[in-house]
Amino acid sequence: MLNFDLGYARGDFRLSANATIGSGVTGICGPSGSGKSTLLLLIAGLLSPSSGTIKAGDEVLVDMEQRKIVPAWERHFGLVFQDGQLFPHLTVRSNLLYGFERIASHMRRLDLQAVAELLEITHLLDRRPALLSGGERQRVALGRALLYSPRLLLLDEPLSSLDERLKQQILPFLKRIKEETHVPMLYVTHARAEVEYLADQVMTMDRGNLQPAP
Ligand SMILES: Nc1ncnc2c1ncn2[C@@H]1O[C@H](COP(=O)(O)OP(=O)(O)OP(=O)(O)O)[C@@H](O)[C@H]1O
Repeated sequence: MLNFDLGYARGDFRLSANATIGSGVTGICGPSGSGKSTLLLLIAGLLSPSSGTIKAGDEVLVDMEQRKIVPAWERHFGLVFQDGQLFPHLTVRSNLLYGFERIASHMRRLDLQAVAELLEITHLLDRRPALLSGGERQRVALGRALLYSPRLLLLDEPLSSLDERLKQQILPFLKRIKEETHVPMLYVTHARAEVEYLADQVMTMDRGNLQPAP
């Protein structure tokens, strides 16, 4: 379980977000510029808040009063952005194994074969990203994040670079990840329909304020 109560300021933009993320999928939707990506970067540890706390269960990841900030690589969260950001010089297999090989074996909860089958990318393992379609690339990015066995998967508009047909193809894979791996997910998007399809809990971001969805 993740619990955060954060304040952040940058120029005229102010963010204030307080929530508890349980198991399953938590969706956050809101218009462009409302602060969704900023919140995800704060949780991931790629931005530092001005004030507040983040706790994962009993573990304190951020406590600004104590000047405590656990760095991103020690938080053990998986991240998938809009355009998968695969390593272009590595094959799909090596991309998938990137995080897997960087965690201790006792922390690994999924293996390459299971994830490749789940996402139907087994036939692509020896290809390089340049020879993949957009939808295949996003499935590999999801697989790479899952093989890191994250305690939380942070997804920032993972479908927004895909056309409508591909979105409809990938959404069931996200549902499959939710149902078969039980990795909790925080899913940020401007597309309400995506969170309604996937999420157990929905919140909205409006001009930097996070609120329960109406
Ligand atoms: N690097 C930056 N420097 C200064 N301001 C920024 C920077 N990145 C974002 N902002 C501003 O911070 C605010 C929140 O942006 P953020 O990207 O978090 O919104 P968002 O809801 O994710 O939008 P989008 O859906 O368009 O990605 C916006 O006002 C934006 O203009």
